[in-house]
Amino acid sequence: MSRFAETLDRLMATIEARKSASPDSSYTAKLLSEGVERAAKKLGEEAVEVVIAAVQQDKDGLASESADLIYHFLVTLVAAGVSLDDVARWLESREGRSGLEEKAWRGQSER
Ligand SMILES: N=c1c2ncn([C@@H]3O[C@H](COP(=O)(O)OP(=O)(O)OP(=O)(O)O)[C@@H](O)[C@H]3O)c2ncn1[C@@H]1O[C@H](COP(=O)(O)O)[C@@H](O)[C@H]1O
Repeated sequence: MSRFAETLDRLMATIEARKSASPDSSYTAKLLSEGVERAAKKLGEEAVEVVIAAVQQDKDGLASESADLIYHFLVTLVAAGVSLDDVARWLESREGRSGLEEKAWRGQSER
């Protein structure tokens, strides 16, 4: 497994474990206790910060904001009850299909 995948798995396990932790002892537990809307709002804010870093061609900023984005993405998944396996199934279903085929497939299924 890649370093990135291992880190992601470890972080997801930590976030899952915070579901039963006290909001007074953990930022993650506090976020989770506030529900999916709050987690999703934070995710949106972090996404904007990633966009700004990318547009400014700030490589260090982009890497650091990406880490924040991924953390808040995982918190949002946990708050919503969606697993990384659920996401992986969608990614796997697209493997071997080109981006243009995927776009056409989405166009058809949305009609
Ligand atoms: N990877 C992260 C991580 N990335 C970012 N953040 C937090 O996300 C917040 C970023 O949001 P902002 O910049 O808006 O900061 P803020 O103004 O303090 O946030 P708000 O008050 O608006 O919620 C900061 O408080 C960061 O500390 C993270 N908090 C936790 N983790 C991981 O989660 C683990 C569990 O952390 P606990 O929250 O302590 O349980 C940690 O060991 C880390 O591995």
